Amino acid sequence: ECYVKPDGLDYRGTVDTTVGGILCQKWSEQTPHTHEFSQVNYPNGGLGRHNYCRNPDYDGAPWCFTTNPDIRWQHCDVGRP
Ligand SMILES: O=S(=O)(Nc1cnn(C2CCNCC2)c1)c1cc(Cl)ccc1F
Repeated sequence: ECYVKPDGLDYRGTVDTTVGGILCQKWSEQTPHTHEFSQVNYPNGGLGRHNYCRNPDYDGAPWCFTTNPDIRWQHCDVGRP
């Protein structure tokens, strides 16, 4: 899955695992990590009731909160052009 805008801001693919091989937490859930990245706070972030990697906060690359309670968030490898 490739993306063209810098840092994958427009990435809307379905990679749901981090570079560390951890499954992503759903953006619509607050466990194991509570967070502020809701569809309401980031209406254009592509955040929904899924756990796909996204880059709603102009980070260096798409990322997600992880399902590992000890690792809050991690970047994803979504393939760069
Ligand atoms: O709930 S959070 O979104 N968690 C959080 C912590 N670090 N991150 C990174 C996500 C990837 N981009 C850099 C920030 C997100 C969060 C955001 C802010 Cl501004 C402050 C505290 C906090 F808890």
